[in-house]
Amino acid sequence: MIWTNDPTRWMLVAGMGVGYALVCLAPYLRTRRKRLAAARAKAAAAAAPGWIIAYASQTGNAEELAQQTLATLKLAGIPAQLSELSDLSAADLQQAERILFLVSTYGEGDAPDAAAAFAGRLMTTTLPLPQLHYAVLALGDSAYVHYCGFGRALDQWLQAQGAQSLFPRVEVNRSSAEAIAQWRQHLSHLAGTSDAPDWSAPAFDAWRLIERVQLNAGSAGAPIYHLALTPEQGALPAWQSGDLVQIAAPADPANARDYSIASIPADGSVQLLVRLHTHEDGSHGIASGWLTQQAPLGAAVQLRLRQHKRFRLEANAERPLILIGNGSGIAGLRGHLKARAMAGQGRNWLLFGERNAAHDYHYRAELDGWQHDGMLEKLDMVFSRDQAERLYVQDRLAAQAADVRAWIEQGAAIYICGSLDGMAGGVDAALEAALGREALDQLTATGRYRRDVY
Ligand SMILES: Cc1cc2nc3c(=O)[nH]c(=O)nc-3n(C[C@H](O)[C@H](O)[C@H](O)COP(=O)(O)O)c2cc1C
Repeated sequence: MIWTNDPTRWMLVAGMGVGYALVCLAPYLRTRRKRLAAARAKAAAAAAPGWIIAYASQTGNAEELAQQTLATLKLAGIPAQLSELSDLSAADLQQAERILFLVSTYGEGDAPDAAAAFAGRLMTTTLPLPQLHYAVLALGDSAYVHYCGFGRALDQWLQAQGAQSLFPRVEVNRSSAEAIAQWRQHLSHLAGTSDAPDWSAPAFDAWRLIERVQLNAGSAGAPIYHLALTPEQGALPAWQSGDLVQIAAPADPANARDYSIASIPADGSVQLLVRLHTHEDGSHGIASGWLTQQAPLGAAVQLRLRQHKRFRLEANAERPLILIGNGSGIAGLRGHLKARAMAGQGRNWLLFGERNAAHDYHYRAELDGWQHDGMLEKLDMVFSRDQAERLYVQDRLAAQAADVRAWIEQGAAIYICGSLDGMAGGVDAALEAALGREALDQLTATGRYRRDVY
């Protein structure tokens, strides 16, 4: 070993040591700096008021997209919370800085039932919202006159309150994948991520068409068919009476159509009523034409079940039921009657309208059977063209106002399924005349007045 007392050499060795330590330390310091910056950003994000993702959904589409929106924001480290639109108060809106609204449209451009209170309570008032930044995803179907009516009304109202939109409203026509991708892109941009996870497209399964019968041969109305379908693979999935299916026709897979389910799982198949739609030029509707005319028995049908919570029996399962509808609306009501017969609940009153008894008395044998077995306490079939004067369900309802009041006093719930045009409005007016608007609003608020009208 060579030993030295030369201070210059000592300085050199010490300098090399410090240099070496610095070289080792630099990456550590860099990592530490980054870690501290990340912790500071996280703390800032946690301290910042979180984003609210508010949804209003009837059959779950907007809710599903709201959940995917939440997952995307969380992945980007943005604090966010999900809320049903109706759970937001005026104070929530005034305190929030960022809200993403995902809302669908029902009825005649109306809010989904669960958000009716929000629309009535808040959107009719003036509420300054200068601090609020928002965006709207409006779900709808362009086949309706009031396309995305509620989403548009909400957007206009927010603007009128001084809220600032983060980006223009995105409208989703029948679950259009393109529009959903656009919303995702806006979100990624806002969240500063380019790696937002792919949102799963709605999953359809292959089902098989096993039965098709025209129910109204010779009718003055358009042909209506009873269809039965079973899954191509695996067991029949569960659903409840009141639920819907979506079907994607091969010629138009991006625009799935909704149909009310007319059966219960105990029937062993999903049963639907499909009315053949014919355009003015004589061509058939893409989905109804395919399902009723072109698809051969045994054809594969892309189908998915949709929960329709607002039209299920739920807490009304123990109550007497007044079921009112017309035309293909018998589908949703038949589902409920089957569930009631299965549960041995006979306090059911069906009021149903069609054109002629000779051709349009859908499921007559079944209805007769239920009456006979005590599962259908009261049956009012109203055939509009069987007498000189045109008569509709709302007329029969008006004539039985005393019975309506008595049933409601006994705790009955009301379910409406069928046409929006003519029927739903007329029935609502007859119910209002019998019960009063306040009582009817109260029934709506407590889930005892439920509608599936189209
Ligand atoms: C009975 C019924 C009525 C509807 N009314 C409208 C309407 O007036 N305007 C519209 O744009 N879409 C309308 N739609 C389409 C829905 O808004 C669309 O299916 C949406 O994707 C549903 O989203 P949700 O599952 O979140 O409720 C209606 C759908 C049904 C089943």
